[in-house]
Amino acid sequence: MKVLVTRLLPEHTQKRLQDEPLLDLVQWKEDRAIPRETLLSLVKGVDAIYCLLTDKIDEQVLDCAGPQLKVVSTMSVGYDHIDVKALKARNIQVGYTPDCLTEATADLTVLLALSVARRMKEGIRAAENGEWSVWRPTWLCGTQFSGKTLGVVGLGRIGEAVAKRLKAFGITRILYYGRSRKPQAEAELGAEFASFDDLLEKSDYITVCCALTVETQDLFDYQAFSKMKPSVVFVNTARGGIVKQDDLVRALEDGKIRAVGLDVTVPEPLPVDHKLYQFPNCIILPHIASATSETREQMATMALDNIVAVANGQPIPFGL
Ligand SMILES: O=CC(=O)O
Repeated sequence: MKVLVTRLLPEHTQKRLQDEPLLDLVQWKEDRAIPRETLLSLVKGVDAIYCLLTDKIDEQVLDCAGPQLKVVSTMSVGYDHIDVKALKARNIQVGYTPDCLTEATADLTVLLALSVARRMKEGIRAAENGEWSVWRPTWLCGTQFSGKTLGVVGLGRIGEAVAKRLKAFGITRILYYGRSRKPQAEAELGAEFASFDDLLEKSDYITVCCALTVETQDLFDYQAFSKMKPSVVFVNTARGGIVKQDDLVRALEDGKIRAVGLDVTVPEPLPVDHKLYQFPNCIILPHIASATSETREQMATMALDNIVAVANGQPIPFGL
């Protein structure tokens, strides 16, 4: 089976990929995104595409590939870069990597929440820049979790893992908003389903853990930020497109929110001269929520398992 792999994979999976007897491999072997023109040219005649979240898989790619294409497997849990409807219409299977990155992503979400709540960026800068004069009772005071309310937008696997962790830090009330009620999470975590506005108004911490869809695109606009408590800590480790970024800048300028932690932006990478970097109460990370060696290797393996299953004429283990 002819397969296009759009990137060099983590070590063990790369070796396994090269050793797979059933695969006739075409690979962009660099540690940067495959240029669009190269993708459109290399995809011709392949049966399978192994892609990353940096590769847009749309009608044009499918047309270039040809009618023999059977499966697109992405090394990510998010699949907003794939036109799933177009693939399904052509009977092309879609594989992704759920579950394995839940813990790493939840860890980083908590790390961001803690970091911005405790003014980590300002603290590090102050220490490094010689602004640390003497211990002062009110200097660099942040806020803590004890007795506070957490609002989770998208209480899926990752949202739940975030809520569990923050409960251990002292969060006493968990609100959530999403497409559907989660009775199991309600029972296990004591989470309460809320309207979007209620969640915005009542939460001390808000974490965005939902997928980017037509419903969630630009969900957080200036109006949404204006409804939040001015003391709120806002963290997004899902997708940049869920937040209207210019509105977030305005909300920060107008003091509508206390602090922000982002692992995702639009575009990625966010240009170094972007206004968001200038706020002392805004920490930006370069989309690394799942970046532990263990998790990335596991993601790479699962995405390959999907391709190998199709090569063996079996159903894909991690499909949509
Ligand atoms: O953002 C990361 C992923 O979707 O896996």
